[in-house]
Amino acid sequence: MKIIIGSKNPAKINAVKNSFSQQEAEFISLDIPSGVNAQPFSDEETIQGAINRAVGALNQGSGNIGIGLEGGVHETSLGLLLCNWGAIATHNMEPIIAGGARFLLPEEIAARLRVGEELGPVMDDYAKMKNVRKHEGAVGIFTNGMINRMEMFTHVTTLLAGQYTYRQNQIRR
Ligand SMILES: O=P(O)(O)OP(=O)(O)OP(=O)(O)OC[C@H]1O[C@@H](n2cnc3c(O)ncnc32)[C@H](O)[C@@H]1O
Ligand SMILES: [Mg+2]
Repeated sequence: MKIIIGSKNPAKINAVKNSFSQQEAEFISLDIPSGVNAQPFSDEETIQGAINRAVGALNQGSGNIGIGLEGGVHETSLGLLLCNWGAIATHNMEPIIAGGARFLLPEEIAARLRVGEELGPVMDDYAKMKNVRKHEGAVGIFTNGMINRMEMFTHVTTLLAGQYTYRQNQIRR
């Protein structure tokens, strides 16, 4: 099985590898555009970004499965939630989606995103670190290192892998 991951971000690539470790799979990572804003601003936009990357990965990498993972934010009356979504695209099914952890971003971060900054660079600036998005992620910073971005995305990719195998079994019946 050839699994194409629509990102070069190691936090995302390793999440996919964790969740598909049982299967005999070849993993290929390609930088696939999300087709939405660099900083998605709703669940729906974030989901669309994940689906676009999954479909793009499947087609460009000519694999059996394409996987897209996308981080975004979602405005609520309580403040700005960080949200995380993933999608699997295959040749014989509609894309499958799954959502991950959500938590409120501190107001000083949220305010910067609302005026157009991207979370990646804002986190580097806030934490005085480089490439937070490829390592612990915002989730790692704000949980005091208790859960990092790869672990957070592994929950999403396991939800995807589980739904994928369930559907494949149904098709085979
Ligand atoms: O290379 P790609 O796959 O694009 O990976 P990315 O880190 O840019 O991730 P996304 O495009 O999915 O995320 C959209 C934006 O939100 C940022 N972001 C999302 N989650 C983050 C996190 O946990 N820590 C830091 N930045 C995050 C990210 O850097 C982008 O600016
Ligand atoms: Mg990005």
